[in-house]
Amino acid sequence: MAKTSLDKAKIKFLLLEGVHQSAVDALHASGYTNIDYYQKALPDDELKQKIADAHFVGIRSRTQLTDDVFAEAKKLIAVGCFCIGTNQVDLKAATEHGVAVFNAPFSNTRSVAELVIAEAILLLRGIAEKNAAAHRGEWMKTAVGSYEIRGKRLGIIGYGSIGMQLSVIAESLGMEVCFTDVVNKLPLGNAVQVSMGELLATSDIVSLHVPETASTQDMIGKNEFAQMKRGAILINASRGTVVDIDALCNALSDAHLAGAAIDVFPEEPRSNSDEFISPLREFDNVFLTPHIGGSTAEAQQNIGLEVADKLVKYSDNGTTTSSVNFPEVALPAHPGKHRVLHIHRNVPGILSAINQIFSENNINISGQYLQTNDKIGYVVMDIDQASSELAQEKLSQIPDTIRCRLLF
Ligand SMILES: NC(=O)C1=CN([C@@H]2O[C@H](COP(=O)(O)OP(=O)(O)OC[C@H]3O[C@@H](n4cnc5c(N)ncnc54)[C@H](O)[C@@H]3O)[C@@H](O)[C@H]2O)C=CC1
Ligand SMILES: O=C(O)CCC(=O)C(=O)O
Repeated sequence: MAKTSLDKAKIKFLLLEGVHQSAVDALHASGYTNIDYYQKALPDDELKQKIADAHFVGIRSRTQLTDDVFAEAKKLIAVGCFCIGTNQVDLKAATEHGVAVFNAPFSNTRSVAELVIAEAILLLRGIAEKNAAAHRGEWMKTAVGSYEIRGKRLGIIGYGSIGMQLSVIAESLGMEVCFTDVVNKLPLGNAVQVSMGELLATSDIVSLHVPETASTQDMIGKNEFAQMKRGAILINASRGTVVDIDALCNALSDAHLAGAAIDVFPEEPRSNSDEFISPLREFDNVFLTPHIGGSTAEAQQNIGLEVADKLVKYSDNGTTTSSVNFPEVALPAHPGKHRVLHIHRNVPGILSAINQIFSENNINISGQYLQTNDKIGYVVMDIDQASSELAQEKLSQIPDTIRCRLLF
């Protein structure tokens, strides 16, 4: 089993938001037993207190890791987002604190796409309203406003992993697919890339699959609803900030939209015991789901394994493959050697300062790996045990060093 400079039993993992048991099992199997596990997101003050002595933290979409939180997390080495989105993490602050961030970019893609298809079929049949009415004792047997999905046009905004998966399933059901994206994408099957205006004006169902960024904030508002076909449907399983909820309420009140399915909200309850508050609660023709697009047994189990594996690899040997904020380095094992990991601001002269220290102190390097991004540099060196602590001490003193870690 790979060794770290700190006894593995002392390396603390703080796992929040009920990440899947598969993650806990994978950490145990790799020798990490110091796991503080919570089913929910913690309030800010408790989060700051618990994260203060954590080396790794595992979260899902609810926990906000802000600059303030990173400032308290003095020992934090890496964050595992057990989900796709990383908008809940201040990535700039994480990088400045030398904290690597990992996620699971594909493990819940299929689950989201399946939910969207199910909602599209049910909304085209008016099932949300009919179901709500039946629960109140009303009988809404009618074919008015009920349609098959076959032959309908689906407009996908954001043709990434989820959008593309959705595109394939939709076509297999006989839908016509168009999409829009900021990047030119290879259309799968018979899908066509169109402008946002064309997509809104021609689609029977519009489904959002963009990340939360400045460019997607309120991207669907009053003007966009006005461009949508009367009787169209909106599905949002991306992020709550992408849709202007007041404008959506107006479009539903005016019956401009026939229905909607919303999985994500600008404000989401922190735990299952908190009340869900939204003006959308009054609409029977809107499916409201508690951010469960990716919440299936299959997805959660795979995410647990995938992210735990990335954290273990980073802890055990420094590998940063598929980190969202660190330069990516896939490192071999380092039997018989100690490994120094140096994270620094990406300014000129650091590598020569490192090499000068090795040369002045007569330290032989048996392996050296370097990767940079626009913010930071990551240099990894395998050296003899006899000189490793001296090397760590000297390297830590180089100006613009963010963090210097030693692995046995
Ligand atoms: N409801 C849920 O439980 C889940 C929600 N999500 C959300 O879905 C989002 C999308 O996931 P993936 O498809 O895996 O991401 P992705 O990164 O593979 O795809 C996103 C696509 O959106 C495009 N895009 C970005 N900004 C855009 C803009 N302004 N206009 C048009 N296109 C734009 C990108 O170019 C990319 O093709 C995630 O960022 C996450 O927020 C993801 C998983 C589960
Ligand atoms: O499962 C979760 O908590 C969040 C899912 C999600 O939104 C994501 O993967 O980006």
